[in-house]
Amino acid sequence: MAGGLNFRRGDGRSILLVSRPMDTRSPETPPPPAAVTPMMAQYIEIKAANPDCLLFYRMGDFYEMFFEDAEVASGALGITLTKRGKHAGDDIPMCGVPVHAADQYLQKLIALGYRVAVCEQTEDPAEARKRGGKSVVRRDVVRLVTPGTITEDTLLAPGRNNYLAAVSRQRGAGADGGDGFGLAWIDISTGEFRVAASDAGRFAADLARVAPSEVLVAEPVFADPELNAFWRGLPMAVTPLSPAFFDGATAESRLTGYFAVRTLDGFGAFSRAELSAAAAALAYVEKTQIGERPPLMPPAAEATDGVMLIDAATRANLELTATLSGDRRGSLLAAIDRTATGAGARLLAQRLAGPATDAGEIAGRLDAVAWMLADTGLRHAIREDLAAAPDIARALSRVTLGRGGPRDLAAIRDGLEAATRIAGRIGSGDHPPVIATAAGVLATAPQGLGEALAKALADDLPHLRRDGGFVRDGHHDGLDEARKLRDESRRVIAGLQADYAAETDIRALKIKHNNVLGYFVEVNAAHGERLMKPPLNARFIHRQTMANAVRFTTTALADLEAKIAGAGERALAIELAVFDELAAAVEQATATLRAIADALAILDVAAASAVLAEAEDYCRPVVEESLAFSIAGGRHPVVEQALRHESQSFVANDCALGPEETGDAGHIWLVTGPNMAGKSTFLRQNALIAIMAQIGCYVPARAARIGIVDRLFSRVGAADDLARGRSTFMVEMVETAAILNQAGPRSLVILDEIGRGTATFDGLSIAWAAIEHLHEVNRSRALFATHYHELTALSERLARLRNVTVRVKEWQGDVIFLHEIAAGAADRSYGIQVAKLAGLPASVVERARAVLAQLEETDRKSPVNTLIDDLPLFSAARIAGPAEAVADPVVAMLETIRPDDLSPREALEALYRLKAALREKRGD
Ligand SMILES: Nc1ncnc2c1ncn2[C@@H]1O[C@H](COP(=O)(O)OP(=O)(O)OP(=O)(O)O)[C@@H](O)[C@H]1O
Repeated sequence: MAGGLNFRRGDGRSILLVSRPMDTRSPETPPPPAAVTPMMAQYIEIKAANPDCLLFYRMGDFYEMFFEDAEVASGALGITLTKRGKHAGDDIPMCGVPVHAADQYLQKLIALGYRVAVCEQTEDPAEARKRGGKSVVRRDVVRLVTPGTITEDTLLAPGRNNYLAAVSRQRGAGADGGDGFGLAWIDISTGEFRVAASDAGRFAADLARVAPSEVLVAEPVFADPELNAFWRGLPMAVTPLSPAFFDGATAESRLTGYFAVRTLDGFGAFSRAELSAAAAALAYVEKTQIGERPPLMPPAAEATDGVMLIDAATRANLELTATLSGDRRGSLLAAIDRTATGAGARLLAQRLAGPATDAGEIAGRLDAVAWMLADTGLRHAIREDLAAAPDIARALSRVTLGRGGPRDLAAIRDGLEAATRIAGRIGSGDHPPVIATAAGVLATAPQGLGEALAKALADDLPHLRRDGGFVRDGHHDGLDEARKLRDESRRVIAGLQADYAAETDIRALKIKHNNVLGYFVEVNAAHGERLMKPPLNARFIHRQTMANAVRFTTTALADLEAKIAGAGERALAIELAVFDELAAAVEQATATLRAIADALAILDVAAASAVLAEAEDYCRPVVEESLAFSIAGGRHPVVEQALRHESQSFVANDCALGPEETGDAGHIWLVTGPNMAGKSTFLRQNALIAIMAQIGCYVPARAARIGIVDRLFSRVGAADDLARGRSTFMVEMVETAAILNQAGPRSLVILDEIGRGTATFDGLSIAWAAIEHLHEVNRSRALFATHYHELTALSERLARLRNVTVRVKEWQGDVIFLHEIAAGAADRSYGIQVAKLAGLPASVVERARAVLAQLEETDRKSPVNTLIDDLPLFSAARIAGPAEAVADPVVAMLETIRPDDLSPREALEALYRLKAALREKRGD
């Protein structure tokens, strides 16, 4: 569309790319032709200033959209496209949404990746009329709504943070001379603001951890050929911005200005890349909120080594927060989330996204869970209080942004009440530090504010301030008086109706009200005639004749009307003043309220983990600085729950990957076993147990001892990435390469069926070499599942490689799965039995059996296993590094050859040249 939006829908997701900086005016927008109406001229001008947004243009009770915006929005929202007037000889397409239902349409547009500029009338239409007949009501964009900057409850998921992230790049500022990256992320609905330094190797994983709804990046970084495909492949809105947003020279002053401090030193030390990202994020918030300043916390620098690094592929494959199909249901988060509040759910999700790597911190969290487990009655009581405590952080944010309603104030009132109750329940005593600290914070709940809110707010509250009626009777004398007058006048009107009915002898006479006429007397058409004639016309003044009714007013009614309107207006004005007073008091207490919200979330997560541990029979893991990894009776948290629904039980299994007593390198378990036996489940459950342990949660096992895992790598499942032009096998190899290049002894590596995406021998060879590399170079704790039974022979050569298999029983030609892991190697895959179970036609199963028998016969004559004896042992020194590869003249020549560009003759010549180079290299 002309506005510079670019929509791409891949894998059912939409991605928004804004191709123009936000604050430049569209150079192509034509000046409004002379024939254009003043309103259209105003529209065109405002639209030109916001070319990359859909413009919601306020007209009375509707937000209207015109031109391409109308076409895009009507398609996206499924609303009727109409037309209004003409522009340059053509009909102007138009569509609109009612203001009262705008949130729901906004939600849909934002979810689809659009940005919306909300343009309001900024003066009363009466004011405009005073300026002359042709004057248009003044309008202005009051807010840009983008995926990363929403605050409305209806647009936000309670248990999920809504982050806006900015990524900055500093050329050559990274370790070993590479580029340095800075990451900043803000949730304006809760006030969180964090920054982290990153580098080229890990910023994709860091971004995946934050999982923002919108990513800001400088245009040149977006356009960089090396990164462009990455940005375009991200499953969230990516907004390229003018480099000015990231300007390093003004970054610091922007931050100090926002937080009204002289220097940032008090917030910590930031790298230039971090500062630039933080300033860009902040500038964008200011830009979109147009003058309103959300109450952000000062930026907190996160130590990048403070969290377990999990790349995007591993996150997706292990289905940590969503399944591969994008659902929360079926994910680890859904299986373990028992929190009672939205803030608790958000904290749990944050911890799951970045499990801790500090054994002390993890032990602290586990102590809190143990404390919650110890006293069931107290835990239940605390959880009941928590359930009654609404989302303080989000309510606070809306109140401060001027978007709060009476229910937001009530949320703070109820949150404070819950905080005081919980602090009282916990009391002082010998509590673990996490509990004691949280209780200490809750005890600081400002009593005065809580009481003021409780005293002022009514029991039933409207959603919007302007609806009034939210201040409790008896709170404000002036208000009570105005309300009394208003209500009394209403009673007088009811009396008046009875009088008029008696006087005219018309029993059906009614006094009604609408916004156009105000109060009026209504009678049916036949009676109307009478009222318009003497003597009654002296009292009843005709106003309107309808099809079936005639409407009148009277002097008494008009007087009462004025009184009621005056009283109503006065009452509302007083209520709004009370609201502002309370909002100011809330704003004053921002820091305390936020600390209370955090403390409630911490307690919620601890209590929820205890509930989970008790219900699911989990154990407290030991998490320590060593390289240990021993799990007794481990289970898969998600599969176990799913099986239970089908009344089946999960078979627990042990896993031990830690080094020998004195060693410093982990073990690799090579898991073989039939299809469907449970290999993948076993691999994943061990990774999930490590993650759960490091978020400070009890784990599905009888016992678990885990040495801190700093990076978790996995290569499981096969998902095409056709959007980025990669085949299944290519994706598999890219992910495997990342693991072999980066994993170390602190890492945990999960590899499932490496090499299965290609021909048998290619796959087997790659898997073989990968295991050797893992064993000799990476030295990580690792699990490797495979159907290549030939690989089990490697255990004879690799000291820390163990063969384990998932046991099955064969019974009358069928296979029975025991799901038990035992030492040893599987002798076969039972693939044909599984295929039979899956319902492959009997003839195909029979034929497969015959082919298999033939293949096995051939293999018996020259088994691949003999290979192990013929191959020299893998040695790390033998891996050709890139430098070595380039130094080889034959390789160098090969690299310059493009087979597709060669004629047959040129190809032959190239071959001769290569042979000659080889001879020369060998010195023949
Ligand atoms: N320990 C277990 N206890 C009970 N059921 C299990 C267990 N492990 C796996 N299962 C069941 O077996 C099914 C298959 O498991 P999984 O996908 O892990 O097998 P696999 O060996 O990786 O299969 P394939 O080689 O075909 O990929 C699971 O969906 C689950 O229902």
